[in-house]
Amino acid sequence: MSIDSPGSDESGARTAVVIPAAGRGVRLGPGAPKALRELSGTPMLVHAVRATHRARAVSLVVVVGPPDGTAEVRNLLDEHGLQDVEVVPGGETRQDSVRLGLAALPAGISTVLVHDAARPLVPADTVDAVAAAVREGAPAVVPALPVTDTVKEVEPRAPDAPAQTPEPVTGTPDRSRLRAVQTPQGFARDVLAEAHARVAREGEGATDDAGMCERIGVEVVVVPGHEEAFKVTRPLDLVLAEAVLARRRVNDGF
Ligand SMILES: Nc1ccn([C@@H]2O[C@H](COP(=O)(O)OP(=O)(O)OP(=O)(O)O)[C@@H](O)[C@H]2O)c(=O)n1
Ligand SMILES: C[C@](O)(CO)[C@H](O)COP(=O)(O)O
Repeated sequence: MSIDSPGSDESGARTAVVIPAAGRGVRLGPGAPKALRELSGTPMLVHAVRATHRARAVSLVVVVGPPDGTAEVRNLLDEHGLQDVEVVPGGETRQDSVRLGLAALPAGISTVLVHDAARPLVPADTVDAVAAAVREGAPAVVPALPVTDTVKEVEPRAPDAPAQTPEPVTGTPDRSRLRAVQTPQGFARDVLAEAHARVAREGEGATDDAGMCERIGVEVVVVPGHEEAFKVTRPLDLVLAEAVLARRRVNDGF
């Protein structure tokens, strides 16, 4: 999103990023909403917006803030020189928040990337690679990495059972066929809008936007993700994020 890169292809089609940032961050522990917590003195959301601004493909950014905190998010973005970013209120679930962000997009946007505020350190090249894959014709594109742990399927313990209650294993999926998916996930705008509309009307939700496209029969493809696009979910992830930022400062010569 720079002067020499208007974020549109030869046909003038433009790419927008919707950044869901309305989550509480319960797994991170008590404190401000997750997107507003700081990494190296800067709110996570600001890192995430800057990461998408650095991408050449992006021409518009819409942040979906906590329903009771959009004024705070607006002020925060203004303070960090991000006046060009639009802010809309989010919903109860991530899926609701993305749907509300999509509804705020203007005409003329043909490609939509959905990027978690909770993945603040995604490299711009990953954002551009996802956008390029959509512009080249894939209706739904997901960055992902191979899983490094062996994964078991289990019969989950009851929600009210003690945490140490053993869970019977029911299977071990072939790890070579598994991928851990990240964001930004990229879509042809009409495809994502239809998936959100239909899944809201007809079905159970999904934990990611590509999952909603799968539910309506859209072909989804995976492209390489990036280690630094990890999601800040639990307290240890904050330690990793600070370490990545420190390494970047060293590499950038600060
Ligand atoms: N109602 C919600 C819930 C989540 N999100 C966003 O979706 C992304 C992925 O969610 P996650 O990292 O799981 O965040 P939280 O929901 O905040 O985490 P937790 O489940 O620990 O509360 C985050 O950028 C989060 O802000 C959102 O916009 N609206
Ligand atoms: C969209 C996502 O980040 C892809 O990995 C993930 O599904 C979000 O899930 P969460 O339960 O909201 O963390």
